[in-house]
Amino acid sequence: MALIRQRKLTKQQLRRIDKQQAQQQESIDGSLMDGVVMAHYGKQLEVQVTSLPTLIPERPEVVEGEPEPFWQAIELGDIWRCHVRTNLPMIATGDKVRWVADPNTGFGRIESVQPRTSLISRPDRYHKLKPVAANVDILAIVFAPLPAAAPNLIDRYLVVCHHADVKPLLVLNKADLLSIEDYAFTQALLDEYQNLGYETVLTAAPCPENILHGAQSEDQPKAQLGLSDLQQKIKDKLVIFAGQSGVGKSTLVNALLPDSEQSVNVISTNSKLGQHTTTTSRLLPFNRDDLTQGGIVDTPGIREYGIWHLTPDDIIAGFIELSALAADCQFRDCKHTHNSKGCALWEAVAEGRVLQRRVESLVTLQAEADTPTY
Ligand SMILES: Nc1nc2c(ncn2[C@@H]2O[C@H](COP(=O)(O)OP(=O)(O)OP(=O)(O)O)[C@@H](O)[C@H]2O)c(=O)[nH]1
Ligand SMILES: [Zn+2]
Repeated sequence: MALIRQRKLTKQQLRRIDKQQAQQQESIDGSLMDGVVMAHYGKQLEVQVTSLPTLIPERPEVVEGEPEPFWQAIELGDIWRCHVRTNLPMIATGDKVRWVADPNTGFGRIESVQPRTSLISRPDRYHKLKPVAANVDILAIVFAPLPAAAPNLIDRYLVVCHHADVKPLLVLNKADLLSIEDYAFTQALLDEYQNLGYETVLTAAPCPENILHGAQSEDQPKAQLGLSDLQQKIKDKLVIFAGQSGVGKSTLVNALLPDSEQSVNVISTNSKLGQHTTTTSRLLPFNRDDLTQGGIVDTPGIREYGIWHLTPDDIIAGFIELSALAADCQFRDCKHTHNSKGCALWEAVAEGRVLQRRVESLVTLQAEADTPTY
């Protein structure tokens, strides 16, 4: 067996090591800068520079006759491909990070993640919960007369918002297709949600199918019905659009984004690395030069949102008018179905204090959470 000889370091050696470590730390601290995660490619991320480091690296002199070495200057607003330091928690699009950039390689490294105001997660195909978007302010729940609005789906997204700490905004799109009867029904539905304290907006997006679009010019403002209301409500906010396929999410997103952001699949500004890659999510800013003006997080995966990773208790917490009432149910494990004995929720329905539809919706979603479909 080999003998391991332990050698005691002299005081001087220890001092030297301490000094070296302090210098290394100082050099990392000086290189650190702020950034926002704009896109996620699994192992690599795209980060936009939002502050410059205190120590700006200088471009090396080019030796005459030698080829010019690669050098990527650090400029505000540029987007860099980054790796993540080991042992950091999972990072999502929208995360605010502290990071260092290496101009010699054109790659950055994320060193830490700033505290989040909200986090939207979804299960991946192995049923592990993955963060997809951080610091989102608003989840726009889009629905339409066609495909018909399913209130149960709205309730499902409201639960998701509650748990992600994101404010929901109910957007009824394709308002141009509403007949007079439909309009009354839809307005009543929106009123119900407004009475619960949720914000709502009615929109018609500019597109060829919009029956108001292409009408006489004086009708033109009608063709973009509600779009400015929507714009006002999401001003300076980071927003995610969710809802059934075909309700007009992409059409709305395209109408809301400036021309420069229209093309999804944007290529990294660091064009040497630019290539089309599928992202899990991407932040499309309203103003590329000022991320505080908000933007839209394009997240394909959020659209059909399962909530089976939540427990029945988590789900009732997302039904804000029902959660406190449930404490008065006769049995602690009350399932709140129509025939549950002593159910305080159904008493409240009978007295007209809460909506039957919402209680039924709760029961459906709790049953779904009890029996995950995978
Ligand atoms: N009449 C009318 N049609 C609309 C409106 N908004 C979108 N559409 C049309 O509805 C269809 C679906 O719109 P999309 O924007 O692709 O819907 P989506 O929600 O993004 O659908 P997925 O990408 O499948 O999730 C398209 O043909 C749009 O042109 C609207 O306000 N009124
Ligand atoms: Zn009950």
